Amino acid sequence: MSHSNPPSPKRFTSGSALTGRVRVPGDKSISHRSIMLGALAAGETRVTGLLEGEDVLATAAAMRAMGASVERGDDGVWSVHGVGVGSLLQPQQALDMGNSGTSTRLLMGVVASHPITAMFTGDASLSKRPMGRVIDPLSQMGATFEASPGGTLPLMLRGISPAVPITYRLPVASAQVKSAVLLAGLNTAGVTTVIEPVPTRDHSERMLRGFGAQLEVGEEDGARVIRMHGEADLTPQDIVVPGDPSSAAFFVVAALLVPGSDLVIENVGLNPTRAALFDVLRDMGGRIEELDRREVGGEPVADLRVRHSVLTGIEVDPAVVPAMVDEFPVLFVAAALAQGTTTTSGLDELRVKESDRLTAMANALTLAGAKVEEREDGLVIEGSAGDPLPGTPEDAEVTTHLDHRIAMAMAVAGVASRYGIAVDDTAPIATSFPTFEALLASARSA
Ligand SMILES: O=C(O)C1=C[C@@H](OP(=O)(O)O)[C@@H](O)[C@H](O)C1
Ligand SMILES: C=C(OP(=O)(O)O)C(=O)O
Repeated sequence: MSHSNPPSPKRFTSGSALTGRVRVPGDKSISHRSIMLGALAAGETRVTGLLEGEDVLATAAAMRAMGASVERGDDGVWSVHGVGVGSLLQPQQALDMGNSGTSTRLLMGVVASHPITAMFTGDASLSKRPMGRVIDPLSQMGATFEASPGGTLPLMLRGISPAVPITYRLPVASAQVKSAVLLAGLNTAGVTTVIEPVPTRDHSERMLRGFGAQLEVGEEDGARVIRMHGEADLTPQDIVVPGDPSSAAFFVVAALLVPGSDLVIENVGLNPTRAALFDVLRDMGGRIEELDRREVGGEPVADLRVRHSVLTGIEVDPAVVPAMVDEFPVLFVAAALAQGTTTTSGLDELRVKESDRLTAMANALTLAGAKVEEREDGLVIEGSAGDPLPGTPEDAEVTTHLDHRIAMAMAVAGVASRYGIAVDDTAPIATSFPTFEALLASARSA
């Protein structure tokens, strides 16, 4: 896990354009859910294209600790032998969630309605992140918690069976909270309802249905309403995981920014609840073409052809935030090289990710020579009109705060800079995109 890895500093410098073709690894959100739902289905689920990043491996280890078998075959296909809803075993040791908020919050939902007790631990970044947002609804369902002060990890969760079905209106737009409640609803007799005023990524709904759960999605008074009927029996599935748009984002922005680039990124998931970054970049003038639109594993997918473009700053509509919540760090990099001003708002949630991504990106980009104003809920960036940012001074490096997306965003800024950008630690990149540096090198030498 990244929290035990020694820091791995690296300087990212300018050089060749990005050309040829790259294929990004599997979607992190879908990979987590494949393993969790596979472990809750009685029988064998097979997963092709699973993201083998540290976050997903933390989910796999946790499901093994609760009785499932989760193994990688020689052909790279993962096999999950599930125990069935209601039959998870008591883990004998703490569940080490590493750096992964998704593993932690979704698994708290899974454990909450099983008659087992689990201790959740994580690295220094995860241990600062708010868990009250899942503790609240899961407590209403009957689970009990002993959390660290402020509702953080390490945390002990005592699940309960039978749990109480609830109707829960999400106070914050979070797919993790929505999913935690729905997963708790799997082993809860009756109807568990989540009301979502602002739609968030819908992978849990799609996949729960795919595994045979009875789940209804409707709209009432402008809100999405999801009803989960428990107790559910899940049927094992063959899953193909599409490429992760959140990983593709770094290559899209790098190709837009580096002169001479013409890159195809294959197999990019384009679920509308995830893909807003590409629309925003097109609105800024980015040349991003979809090739061969198709379906992979029930999700829309295309290859993206991206060419170097002159970008213009815009005001980003806060309504798109949930559909690109993880993509703002790299959007800020694009904005720093655009012509004119880019204004973002409604980004309070960015302050409680792996790091405070508003402050981390404001500091990192400023150190690299960009003009950035930090506001309470967003950044305002005055672009350089296509001039490369100077880069970090000789004796300074940007601080990534155990945040993979800050590291990758600033790597992209580095390849589009004049003198290079030094990043203090690239080790966290392995949480979501272990092949990032190798793929970047391959695109620059194609
Ligand atoms: O459900 C998921 O898989 C995720 C939901 C988002 O978090 P929030 O639910 O906290 O917004 C996102 O930032 C995270 O990377 C993955
Ligand atoms: C926020 C992220 O992940 P998580 O919440 O799972 O740590 C992310 O991958 O950017």
